[in-house]
Amino acid sequence: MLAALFFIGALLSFHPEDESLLSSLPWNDISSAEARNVADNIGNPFGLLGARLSAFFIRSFFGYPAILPGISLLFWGWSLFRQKSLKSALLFFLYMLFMAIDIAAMFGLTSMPFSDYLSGTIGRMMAAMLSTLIGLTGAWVLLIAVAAITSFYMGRGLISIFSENVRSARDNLGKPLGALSGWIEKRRKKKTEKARLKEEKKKLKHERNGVAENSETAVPAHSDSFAQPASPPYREDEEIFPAPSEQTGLPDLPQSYALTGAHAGVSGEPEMIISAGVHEKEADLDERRLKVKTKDREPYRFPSIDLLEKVPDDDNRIDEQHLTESKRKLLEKLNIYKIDVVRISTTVGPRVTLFEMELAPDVKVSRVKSLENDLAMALAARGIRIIAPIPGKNAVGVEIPNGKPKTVWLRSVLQVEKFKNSTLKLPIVLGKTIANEVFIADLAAMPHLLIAGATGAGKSVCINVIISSLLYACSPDKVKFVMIDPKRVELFHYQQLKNHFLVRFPGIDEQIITDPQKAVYALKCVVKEMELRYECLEKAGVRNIGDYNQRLPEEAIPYLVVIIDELADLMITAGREVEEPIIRIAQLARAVGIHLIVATQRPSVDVITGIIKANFPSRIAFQVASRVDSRTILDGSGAEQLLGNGDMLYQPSDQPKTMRIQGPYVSSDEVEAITTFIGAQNALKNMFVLPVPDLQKGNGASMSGMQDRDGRDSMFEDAARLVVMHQQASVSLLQRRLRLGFSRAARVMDQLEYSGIVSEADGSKAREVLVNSEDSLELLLRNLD
Ligand SMILES: Nc1ncnc2c1ncn2[C@@H]1O[C@H](COP(=O)(O)OP(=O)(O)OP(=O)(O)O)[C@@H](O)[C@H]1O
Repeated sequence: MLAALFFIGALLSFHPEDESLLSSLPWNDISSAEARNVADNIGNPFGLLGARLSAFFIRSFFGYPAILPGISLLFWGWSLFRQKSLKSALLFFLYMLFMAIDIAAMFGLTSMPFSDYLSGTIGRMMAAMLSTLIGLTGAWVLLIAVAAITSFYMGRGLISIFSENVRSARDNLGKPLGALSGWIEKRRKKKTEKARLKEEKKKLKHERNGVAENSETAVPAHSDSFAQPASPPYREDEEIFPAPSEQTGLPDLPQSYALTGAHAGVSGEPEMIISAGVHEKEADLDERRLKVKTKDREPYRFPSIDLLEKVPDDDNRIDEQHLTESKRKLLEKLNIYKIDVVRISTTVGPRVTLFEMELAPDVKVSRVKSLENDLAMALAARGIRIIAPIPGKNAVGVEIPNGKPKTVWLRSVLQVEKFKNSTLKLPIVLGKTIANEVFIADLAAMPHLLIAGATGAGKSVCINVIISSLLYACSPDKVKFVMIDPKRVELFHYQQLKNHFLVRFPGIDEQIITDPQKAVYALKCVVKEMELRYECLEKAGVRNIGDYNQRLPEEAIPYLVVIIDELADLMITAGREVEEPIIRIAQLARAVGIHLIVATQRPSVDVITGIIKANFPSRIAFQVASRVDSRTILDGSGAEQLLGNGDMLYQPSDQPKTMRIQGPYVSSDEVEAITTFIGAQNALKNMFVLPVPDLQKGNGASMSGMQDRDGRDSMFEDAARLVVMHQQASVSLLQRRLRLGFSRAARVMDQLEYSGIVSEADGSKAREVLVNSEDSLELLLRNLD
């Protein structure tokens, strides 16, 4: 930038008299007495270099228009300084260069007094050539056409780049002013709220007096109180944007507005307050420090947000007619069942609208809940969900699908201040809530996530979004991935992360595991890694990975995110063998920074077993076929009412109720763009290799997952304990309890026989268990080793 400023300054300070002084001085002479003498006498304040540069560019190049590429160099410097993509700077440079040549040639065609300085040698040469070739008029037409076409094609891109830059600069400048006006606005809101409450109190007092006077006359539940909202349908700390009239097609109103009279339907109905939801402040993610040095001193560049597709300008208008219609049908149906509603407020989310209804005091909440199916029929809509009551509110919620669903794009949820400034350890964007608020969770706090839903409901897209969020937020020093993809097609894009983010397994070439037996081995490697990490923390005298990394930053341990995209496939082929390490990791790995994300399309109890569920307190349910499936995932119904395409219920580990969130959409092309970008960078020198698991230990699996070192089956010890515990040695018991196939169970039984734990097979008679206590068995097993 400084060089560009020098260049522009030098050109602007061009003095024609300097040329005669410089002509006698050789180029390389900068230290002789003559050079000093010339430097003292030249008019250009930028010294000998400035004078030479200006003379050269103005005389021999394009004259003063040479300043234009200089200006673009300034922009180039700015982009480098802000670590932004240099693509736009290059485009701008080319544009300015074209324009400089074009303008210089135009000046060359004129015979103004200063046209020599304005066109330079190149400009004049071009002008002479063109006027000879196509005549003066032709030359003008051609040059103007070239300028117009270049400006049209390059200008469009540039305008959007500049407006983005201007916006970000304005945002930066506007922050202090915004904070001040926010404070003033808050105070104003508080004042109006106080006045309103006072007014309401007065009214209530007045009403009570009235009731006391006419004690025989019953007051209908929906009398006067319909007219005024009791409290604004937003929390004080939420920022709500006023829907501008051109967007919503409604008059300019504050954060929320009421629909009554004609719009509300029959007069006397409760008024409806429409809340426009939370407005997330946008932020340019590329303004962060995008380039970092990894621990092994390799430069690493975070993916630019420009790799994600631009968010199309959606029609943001609220479909007021659809809302009014839904409200009318809702009230009609409730009226039939004699359920009086005092007040309704609505929040329009990306896929569904939440109608919050305050019921008359004598209405039982459970009555509304039982009407779910009737309401779905009355509104002729799928995906109606009743939340009775809304946690922390004196209201019942009914979620009704919007007439026109909106896609939430990944780019739109990443380029918000909340994500850019996030201090979470492993921030993952789950989507937008009903109030249009971007929801970001911390995987490190979850600490494991179970994702389940019917096929095609959006699980894989959700996993892609989670991985993308982590790639935008964390460097390869901070997080590593273990990817297990029995379906083989879901995670293959991430192969490109092999030199940066994917761990290596000892003895296995693949870094994305697709074979179930190898998956068991990989999970056992993770268990071993977990044990080693615990030892490490113990030695350092700290309780968790966060403290460890803070105390010993040069030895920082990366977080390990283990992703399994399809658990059912693994459970069917490897059964308990796979369940066991998953449970061990889920139970213990939180403190050492190992987190599991497990997805399944079979939400049945043989896949999501009780013990798996108990160890995955954070769960996401996508659309499922039945209420039973929903209960298997969430311990409650609701997921069967979801709409698919990323519509999810999120059960946080620290809250009793689920949240409805619309997941963002990221296409395979976008994922590929991110992974290719990362994959094209220099590979890290030190790859993260997981340790070899303890194969000879009881449950250890070898790489084939079947046999340990002594040729015994990896389930041998489990089988021994089982038969001794039950004092019953039958192949079917092993099959049932250890989920083994018949031939494998029979082979294990033979091995038990050779080890003297069970007797020989004797025709149809059952084998005898020869070890009668668990203690003796443990002794025997130790001796076998
Ligand atoms: N958040 C979303 N927004 C919009 N459309 C989505 C979203 N998520 C998924 N979809 C649509 O649903 C389709 C299926 O999604 P996805 O592949 O994630 O399903 P799945 O649950 O993983 O299915 P399977 O279990 O068969 O792999 C996507 O191709 C996309 O068209």
